[in-house]
Amino acid sequence: MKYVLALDQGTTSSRAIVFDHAGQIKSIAQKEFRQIFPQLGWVEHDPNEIWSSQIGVAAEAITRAGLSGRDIAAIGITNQRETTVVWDRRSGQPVYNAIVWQDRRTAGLCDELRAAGHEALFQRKTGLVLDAYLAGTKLRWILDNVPDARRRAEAGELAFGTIDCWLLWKLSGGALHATDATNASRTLLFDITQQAWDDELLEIMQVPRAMLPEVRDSSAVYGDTDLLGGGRIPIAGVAGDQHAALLGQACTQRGMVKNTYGTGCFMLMNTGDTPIPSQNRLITTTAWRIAGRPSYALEGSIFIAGAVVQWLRDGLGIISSSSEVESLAASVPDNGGVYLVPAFVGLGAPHWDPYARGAIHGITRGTTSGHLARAALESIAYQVTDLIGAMQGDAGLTLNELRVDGGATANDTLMQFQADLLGVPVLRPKVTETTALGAAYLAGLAVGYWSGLDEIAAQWQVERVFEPAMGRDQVDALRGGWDRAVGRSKGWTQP
Ligand SMILES: Nc1ncnc2c1ncn2[C@@H]1O[C@H](COP(=O)(O)OP(=O)(O)O)[C@@H](O)[C@H]1O
Ligand SMILES: O=P(O)(O)OC[C@H](O)CO
Repeated sequence: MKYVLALDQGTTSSRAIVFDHAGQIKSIAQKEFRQIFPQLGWVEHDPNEIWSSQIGVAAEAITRAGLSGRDIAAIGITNQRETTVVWDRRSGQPVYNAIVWQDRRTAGLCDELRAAGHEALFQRKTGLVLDAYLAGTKLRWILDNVPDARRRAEAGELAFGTIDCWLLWKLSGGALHATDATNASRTLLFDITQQAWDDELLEIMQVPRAMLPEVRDSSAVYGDTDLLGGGRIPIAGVAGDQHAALLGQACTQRGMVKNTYGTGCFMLMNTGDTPIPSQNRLITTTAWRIAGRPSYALEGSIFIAGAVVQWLRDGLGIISSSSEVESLAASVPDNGGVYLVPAFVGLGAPHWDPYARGAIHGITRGTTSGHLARAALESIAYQVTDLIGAMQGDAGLTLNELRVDGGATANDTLMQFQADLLGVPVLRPKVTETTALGAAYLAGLAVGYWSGLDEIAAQWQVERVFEPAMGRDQVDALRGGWDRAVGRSKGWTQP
């Protein structure tokens, strides 16, 4: 019997998961790596550390499963998106650290591009908003700030890639400089309708074409690797983590929605074979591309979700592990009028305010750490709820249920509150490692390990359904408080 190996390169850790033919987990290995904060608002990773942790856990997962490379039918790669690496093609060494999706250093450049009247063009072609979150301005920053980088890029000496592309390069020993359509869709340089790099956008962003990777389908044999023993293993699937999770949640039909609660929260709706431009400041993106045919999604991106719980743990020290937040929040009957807006790195969709900062409102003499814990948890659910109306409006579809995954979905209180706010059932699946599963599916489809999307969709199973129970008046009152709190957090640090 053969298995599929998924490499899930996330913001805080590299993971590798071996899946069997039923889509069940055979083994997992995981390693955290350093978060580098050189200045306020800057976030970097060391690309070599990303690589060494990722290849290390890949080997470990295979060993833990009691397998060898010979038992692996294919490898799928999924990754934190937008995080940008530039490296020297000859030495294979990065010219600068990876600039992470959370990094805000290019907010001013985005303002300039907007002031020059480019926003509508970028939105029409790429489906994106002009925000520091996306890869394009991070790449431009490296070209403008690393000595000699622009000249070397123009001479074809440097390569650009998102993390999938960097891992493909390393796994193939420098033979592959390629990315998939979902990752290309996060760069501000890729026309999602034409499915091609766009010269007009490249010129505005001042990025030389010579440094860009080839863009391929998300499910395709890219090449192979001999670094995991047992001969050459095909690398057959690549997708950004949220796109992979959409597939891992079996949201294969138009109108199906998943939300991943990790460091941030990312809600994606499958909109079928047409890109739907957002009227409500959401992102339009390629969901995946299979057999040359793109499927599209609408996305709401929230920058801080589970990370607010980490802040309670590491910043405030009022809990000692993430899971403790649930009992601390349960020590009070309600939020006591306290609202925490976790705009630690600005606000993403639908506000897109890089100058917003975190705030806690409504504190009284009676406020306890329990209220703070509750307000922190609730803030995750409010942010998600803010996206739903926008998404339904854009797609002209009504949400019937929400499929959820990610580390914070372990929290039953949060999931119940989410169902209460949304007024629809929240469905937690049996396999919550949907990101890795989606990458495995893409790879397995390409090598004939699975027959098609129908076989994949049939594997999805629900573990628990959270039914909405709160009255609409109470929901409206809570959301009113949240709206006021968000309003006061916006524009806090003016450029
Ligand atoms: N019981 C819990 N309640 C709330 N948040 C949690 C809980 N357990 C973990 N988390 C949060 O989930 C996040 C980790 O989820 P994960 O999906 O692994 O994230 P990522 O892929 O972004 O690294 C952390 O931010 C952590 O604080
Ligand atoms: O690594 P995660 O799970 O925090 O996901 C990060 C997203 O891909 C950023 O867009």
